[in-house]
Amino acid sequence: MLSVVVFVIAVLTILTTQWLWRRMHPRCENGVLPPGSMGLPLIGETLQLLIPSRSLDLHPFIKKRLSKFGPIFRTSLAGRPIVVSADPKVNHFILSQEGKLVELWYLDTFSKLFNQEGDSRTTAVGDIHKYIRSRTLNYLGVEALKEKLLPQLEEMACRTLDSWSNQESVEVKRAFGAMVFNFTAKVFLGYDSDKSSDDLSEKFNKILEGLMSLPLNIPRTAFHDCMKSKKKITGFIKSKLNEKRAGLRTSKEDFLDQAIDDMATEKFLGEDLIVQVMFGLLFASFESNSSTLTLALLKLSQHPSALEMLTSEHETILRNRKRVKSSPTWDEYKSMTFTLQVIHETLRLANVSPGLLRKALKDIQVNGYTIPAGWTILVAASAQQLNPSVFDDALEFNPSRWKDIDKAAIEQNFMPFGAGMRQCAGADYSKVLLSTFLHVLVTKYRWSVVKTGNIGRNPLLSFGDGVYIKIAKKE
Ligand code: HEM
Repeated sequence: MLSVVVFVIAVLTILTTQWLWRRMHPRCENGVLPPGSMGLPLIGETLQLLIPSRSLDLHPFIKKRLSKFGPIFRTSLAGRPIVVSADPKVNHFILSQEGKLVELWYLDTFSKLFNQEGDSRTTAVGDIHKYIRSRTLNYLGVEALKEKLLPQLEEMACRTLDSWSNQESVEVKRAFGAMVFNFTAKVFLGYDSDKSSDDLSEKFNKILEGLMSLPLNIPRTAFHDCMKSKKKITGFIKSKLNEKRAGLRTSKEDFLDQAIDDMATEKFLGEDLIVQVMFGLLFASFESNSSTLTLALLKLSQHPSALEMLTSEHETILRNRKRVKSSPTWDEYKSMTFTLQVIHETLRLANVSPGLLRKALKDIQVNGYTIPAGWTILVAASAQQLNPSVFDDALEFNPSRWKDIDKAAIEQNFMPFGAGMRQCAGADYSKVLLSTFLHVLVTKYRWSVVKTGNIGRNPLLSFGDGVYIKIAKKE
């Protein structure tokens, strides 16, 4: 009997060792894998990625491996084999292969949050993707901005800044989050934050806190709180949808109204999908814009000469305006050259996320290596935007660098809104929102940063305990 037990234990040990060895040293049937290490069994190198950094620089996880292995390396995160690329040509190629060699992909936490399973997943290329993209552009694209959103954004900036000026200090990341959420939710759902008792933007903050956690839906975990907050928001969107479908529409001009009408012609468009899409879009607008605006304010307060140039650009616009009290026009927006440089410089440094994720649908050959089908690819755009051989003194905030920067290098290396058919549908909206906010801020207010937490990456951009400003009306 004893010999049988010993035999079974020996066989199990050999099989487990072989399994672990194969996971840690994967072989590629069809070529050579990029260099790198797969770390520990099961967890791979996840823990190293989760160690927060305390600087705007590239997260050390990526930085160290790039210097050790070169611009393409392999690793394993959250139990998945991943190839990370900071090579501009490879990255543009990967992003141009959407629906052919690659498909948009999310980490497990994101997948669960955004219901990315089954035929109605929005990561697949097809009718659902086309629909979301074109409708988002209808509501937030250039025509909508020109025709109606621009003055509304100015009004939102005026109201927000006026209320901030009555407070001792304001934590800007949360406050920007609320401002952007309330505005976007109005355009999408007809949401009126003044009439709502639920602070929905605060629920998004809870969701963010749970995003980088293990996707275990157990009470008291960050992920559980995240899913609870998602339920509240989707519950709200669903009740709005039901109200509108029951004929209680006050107007017929938001995205949700349109989606209800589209249900008659677009066969894939059911209630659950509409709710999921609205939730995803609100999320997309919430985090990126509030982080970018927060970083812009922080950097401008640390660089008085840039702030002076920005203020001068906007005061000139006011001086040239026929009716001083009128809203900014599209031509005025287009003339905000230095403002756009400030926004580009902030987006370049912000790198809200380390990169864009894709899944290889087939084996992909790049630079003499093979990325096997099924592996995840991290297009590390952040590494390109902080590359010192493209951007001198890459960590320095220097908006003027954009004046005479090499256009070709920018096309290859600057992609804060992504590239290819997944390029951000909210890019113009975000640029107009940021410009309009800065316009009102620098022409009507003074501000100073009164407290700031440790800026860093976890690996998403984070502001520690927050950035607090004190703001007052100009004389
Ligand atoms: C500073 C602000 C923003 C930044 C930096 C940003 C960045 C990005 C990036 C990098 C992508 C590409 C993702 C990928 O390829 O995996 C993307 C896609 C997208 N973004 Fe944004 N975004 C911003 C604001 C917004 C806003 C305000 C909206 C509006 C709802 C929005 C809606 C979208 C949508 C719908 C997509 C997917 C497009 C598609 O799949 O065709 N984004 N964004």
